[in-house]
Amino acid sequence: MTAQDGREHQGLADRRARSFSESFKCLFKPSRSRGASPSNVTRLPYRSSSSSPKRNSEPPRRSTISAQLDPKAPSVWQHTYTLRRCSPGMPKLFKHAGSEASNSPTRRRSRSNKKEEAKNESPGSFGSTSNDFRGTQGLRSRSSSNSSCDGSNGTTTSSESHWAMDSLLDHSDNDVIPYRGSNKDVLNARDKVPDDFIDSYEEDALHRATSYPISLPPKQLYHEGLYTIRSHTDGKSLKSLPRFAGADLTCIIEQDGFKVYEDGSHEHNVKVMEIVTKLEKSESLPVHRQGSLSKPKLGIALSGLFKHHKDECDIENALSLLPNENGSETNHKKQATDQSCDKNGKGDSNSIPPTQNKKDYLKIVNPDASLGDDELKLINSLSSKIHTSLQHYLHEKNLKPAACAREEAPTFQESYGHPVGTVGAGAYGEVKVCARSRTDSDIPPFQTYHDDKFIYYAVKELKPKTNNDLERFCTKITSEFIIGHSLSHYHKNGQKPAPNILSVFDILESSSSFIEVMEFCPAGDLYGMLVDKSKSKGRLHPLEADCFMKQLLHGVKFMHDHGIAHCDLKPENILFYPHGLLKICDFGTSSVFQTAWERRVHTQKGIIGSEPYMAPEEFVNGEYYDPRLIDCWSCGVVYVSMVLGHHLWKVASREKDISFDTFCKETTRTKEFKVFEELKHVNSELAPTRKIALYCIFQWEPKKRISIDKLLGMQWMKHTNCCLIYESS
Ligand SMILES: Nc1ncnc2c1ncn2[C@@H]1O[C@H](COP(=O)(O)OP(=O)(O)OP(=O)(O)O)[C@@H](O)[C@H]1O
Repeated sequence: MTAQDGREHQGLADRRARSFSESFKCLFKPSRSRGASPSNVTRLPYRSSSSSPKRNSEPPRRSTISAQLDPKAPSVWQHTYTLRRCSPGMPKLFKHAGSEASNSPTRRRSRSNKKEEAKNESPGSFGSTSNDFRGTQGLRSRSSSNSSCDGSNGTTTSSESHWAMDSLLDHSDNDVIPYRGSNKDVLNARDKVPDDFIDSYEEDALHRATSYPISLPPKQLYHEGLYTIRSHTDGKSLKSLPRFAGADLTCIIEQDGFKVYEDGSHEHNVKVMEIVTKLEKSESLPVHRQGSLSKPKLGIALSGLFKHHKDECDIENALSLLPNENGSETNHKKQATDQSCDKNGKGDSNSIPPTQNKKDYLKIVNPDASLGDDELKLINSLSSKIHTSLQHYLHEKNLKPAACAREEAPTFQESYGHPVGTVGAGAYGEVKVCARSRTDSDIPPFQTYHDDKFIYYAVKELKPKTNNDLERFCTKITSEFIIGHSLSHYHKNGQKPAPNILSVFDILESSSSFIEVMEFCPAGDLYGMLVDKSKSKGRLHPLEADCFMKQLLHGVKFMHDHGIAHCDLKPENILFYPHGLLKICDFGTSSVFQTAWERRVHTQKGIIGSEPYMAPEEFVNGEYYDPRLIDCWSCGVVYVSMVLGHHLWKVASREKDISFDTFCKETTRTKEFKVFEELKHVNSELAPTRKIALYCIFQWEPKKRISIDKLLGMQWMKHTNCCLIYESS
């Protein structure tokens, strides 16, 4: 190669590198220039439907904030905040800093070996109050839909700031009177962590079962022959779930279907959605109403963009936007290509980059990254198709893909069946469950929920909200699909997909919307589970919460190992199978912090996620942070919500939330936080190491916070019995 050749080659590589990084910036980190301003922050209340397992009285779910905060722009949030209601009798776990805390016996550390061991795990003490929380003045308070607001400017009254405990699990019964106490009342409110964790079981047996080091039964005991696997859980990833129906083990704890056996193993029994239980009893699928999935509902204003015409092809005739398995393009692609060909036969300029140019691509330095050459091609191809479709819609020239469908491709209906109910609602549409009858050609293992008769799929319908939203919409669905798809189809280097990541199968286009097809989780989400628990005044058993936490951390670790941070971990995005298999979903706001061509981890800035779960550094204007550490913080908030049944604060900003400020002051002054100190665990050996882990997670200075990897290596997680067996643990 001559010097000039070399320079040209280098120049080409540089240009590609720039275009890759721009492409990724655009796709995964919407910049201001692309219209992502704080005013784009949106919130959709949960829309219940008759077929939905959620009841009308269910408290509103947390919306995701996915805008970059512009430090200079006036920060007016359109995000509405529903005031959390506390019943007068609800626990108030804070007490005033400086009162009894410093003399509390709980402060006196025991000198026992176990505690010493736990102490040794501590990475250091908490940061000082001098910790600079700049820039939160940029965040105005939000208007509230059912709260007291001081007029139209959206600022909240002082009573809002008195909500020390932001109860996740509102008691929505009519007779619950919102707590309107003063600051002092709230801060002085003492509440003992209830002792009712420990039920009526034999203490000795429990101690044996939960003391560590615990020896799990040898792996061969998990053989299907010994443990009964229910018909609907014989999916591939569920094979490893231990079931004890056939084993002669005494159950020593039973709480709401969660059972712990004398050898320390346990069994979850998460409530299955009504839609599924009904369907399981029926012999055939309900009579199908054509077009039921695609029909726009009243109240979804699409500004006339997506008019539903009766004669239009509906979603069940939607066509996949993905290339066929053999690499050839889908029918839809052919159709789009036909349309985009000009008279001279020139093709679509945005088509997949030709493979002969592969040598010009940047060198792969991080083969573990989820985003590599293949994904980049898919991103280019998908975003080009989505853009084209949106332009067609904009000018009301519908593609009518079904009308042009070619014979060889299976229809939506053939692949995924038809809708049988609604399971949730997101920012851009509803999530439905589709079911189809099993046929002889369906050979297990399946990557989604199924029973003897049917195979189920979750189908997310995605429609832009307004004409101005198209760019953001395109980014959201492309990143959501690509990230979910690449994580759930991870076969690089012979690795298997992670059991705790929701599989994303397909993205299709109908005449009126885009449709993402995913694995279906029949037991719903953690949010619903916690709401149900709160209604019976219960909460998750700590051993159950620990198992879920371990699965959550393993799922997040998998994402981090492949260059992706979730950035919106919250109970609504954590789904379950009936036997407790946990799946992380919703990659719409996930961040690619490292691609296959990068060795460096990218930091990011701005607010992303859902308020109570966001880490403090996100609220500091202009500050760049490591997205992996915000995931770790969110996992901590999720865990605390599981074991306490409510949030510790509603927003991790000292200026905005007195509860968070109290936490910071208390931990700075006393190096302890009363809630963590008093948190009980059935296993007295695990309690101290869990406490240390919580302190390590809730370090408000990100550089002192523990990583997910290290958290999994702590005694707490190492000795947590999990119903999935991970190779690394
Ligand atoms: N695969 C699935 N199986 C079962 N339920 C699901 C599935 N996917 C989503 N849901 C339900 O639908 C709800 C909304 O889904 P999701 O969070 O993916 O929507 P979204 O548009 O990304 O929401 P947002 O952006 O507001 O967080 C979830 O909280 C969950 O209850």
